[in-house]
Amino acid sequence: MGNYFNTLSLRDKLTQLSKCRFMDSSEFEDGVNALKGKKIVIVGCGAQGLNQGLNMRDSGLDISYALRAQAIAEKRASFVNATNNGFTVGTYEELIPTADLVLNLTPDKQHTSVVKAVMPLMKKGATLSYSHGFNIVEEGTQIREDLTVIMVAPKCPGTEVREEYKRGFGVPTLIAVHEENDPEGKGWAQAKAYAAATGGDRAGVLASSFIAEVKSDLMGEQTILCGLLQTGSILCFDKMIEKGIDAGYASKLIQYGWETVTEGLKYGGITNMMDRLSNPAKIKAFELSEELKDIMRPLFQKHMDDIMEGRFSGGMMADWANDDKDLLGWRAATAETAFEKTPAGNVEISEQEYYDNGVLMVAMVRAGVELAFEAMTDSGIIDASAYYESLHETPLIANTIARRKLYEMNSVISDTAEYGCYLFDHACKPLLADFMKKIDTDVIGKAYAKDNGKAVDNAKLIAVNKALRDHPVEKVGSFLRASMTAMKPIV
Ligand SMILES: NC(=O)C1=CN([C@@H]2O[C@H](COP(=O)(O)OP(=O)(O)OC[C@H]3O[C@@H](n4cnc5c(N)ncnc54)[C@H](OP(=O)(O)O)[C@@H]3O)[C@@H](O)[C@H]2O)C=CC1
Ligand SMILES: CC(=O)[C@](C)(O)C(=O)O
Ligand SMILES: [Mg+2]
Ligand SMILES: [Mg+2]
Repeated sequence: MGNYFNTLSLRDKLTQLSKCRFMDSSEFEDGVNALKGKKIVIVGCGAQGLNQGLNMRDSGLDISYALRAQAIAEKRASFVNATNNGFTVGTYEELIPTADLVLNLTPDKQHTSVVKAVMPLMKKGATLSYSHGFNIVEEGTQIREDLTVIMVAPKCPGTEVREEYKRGFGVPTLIAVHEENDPEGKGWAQAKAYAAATGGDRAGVLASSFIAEVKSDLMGEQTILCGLLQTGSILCFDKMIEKGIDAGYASKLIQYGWETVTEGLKYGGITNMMDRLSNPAKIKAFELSEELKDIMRPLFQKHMDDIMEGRFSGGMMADWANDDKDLLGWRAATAETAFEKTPAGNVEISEQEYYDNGVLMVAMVRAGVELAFEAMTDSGIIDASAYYESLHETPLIANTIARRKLYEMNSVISDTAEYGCYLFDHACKPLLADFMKKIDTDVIGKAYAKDNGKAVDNAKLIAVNKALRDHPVEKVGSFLRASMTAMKPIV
């Protein structure tokens, strides 16, 4: 086995990267019927496993969990998750042989060993499903030819897959059928039913490919979604402390600020988020984000290139072989940051104040979303996929930071995402050192001066508004958000 993507011709690489068809809601009129009455066994009851299972059971499907023997014997978290929620739990030998659909929702680093253990137990003609393409694309795992292989990948942390479903909404989802494993031609019908069962069809589903999903997912999670929110949290907090802002206030502004300002993003794109600022502050945020884009563009492009060419996967798999030494060390170091160790203060901050006193955070979000979108689309990923993987998912990740800071984000996202987040953070913080030297509390921690004695330059404001509205992420975003009729407010 080896990196499957790297074995393809450039023509085939581009073909696979560009697989991205926005599916009409009418394609989901059959709902979950293709899986009704089928035995669905989930391997792994963690962030995705538990939350997808809860949604699928609520959608009327037969769900049970096959856990490794020691998870049951030791009553590990996965066993507790499954049994506390009333699911049937068994070993691979007990549950896999009768399964019609097996969902592999274990950590990517375990996929090869899990598939090796589970595949021989799967009955002829069953289906194996993933929620990320890593094992097939980056490791080149070969699946028994009588088995169907599909992917249903929520563009969202596991916890929010459940929260959005409970609100009557869902999360954007990429589905795919592995072209080498669809012997009965049932893959797409099953993938659609699975996506409907998780609520994905209420937010938007793209008919994609394993390759398009994995290359975009790795990019989004390392950069704008987790990496930049981590870097921004730490740099903005440290700057406010350096400048004498109350620590409790600074902590709260960051912890809940991302969620608040990106809620505006979720509803109306970057345009709406920026429109929530005063005109002088909007111009300032635009100028800061233009500078941030120039500084960070090479780093975003490097991450995209490393992902496309397999260098990222190679580096991460080397850490897997080294018992996650880097991942565990970086996780411990993050826990020691001042932001993580300072509780949010018992102070009132209004929804508008998060915008007014967080101009730099708004600038970072705009810069990160646009850079990630640009790097993905410049590398062959289609705009709708890049939108889900950058703009739409940012507020969903921000929701996790609002709960329990970076600890929660890095706990809920996959280990793959967490590894990439730290990789980005370690490179981005020094890159922004000179930029941060010029930063003062007028753009982070205090309200930006509404009118510093000068009138707003109308020509500049018009140019700023045009630049924001003309960005391609806004154009594809307005189309995709038009179908999100069930979207509910979170803040
Ligand atoms: N986290 C997320 O939000 C997202 C994840 N994904 C993808 O979903 C998949 C699952 O990720 P995620 O939910 O984060 O995983 P988690 O780390 O949250 O959960 C892992 C689960 O797998 C079990 N497990 C761990 N090691 C093994 C093993 N060797 N054999 C069998 N079971 C094992 C764990 O059980 P135990 O209690 O025994 O440790 C636990 O139940 C990945 O492919 C990921 O890329 C996709 C989108 C988002
Ligand atoms: C939550 C999600 O979509 C990530 C960041 O890609 C992941 O956790 O792998
Ligand atoms: Mg993802
Ligand atoms: Mg991921």
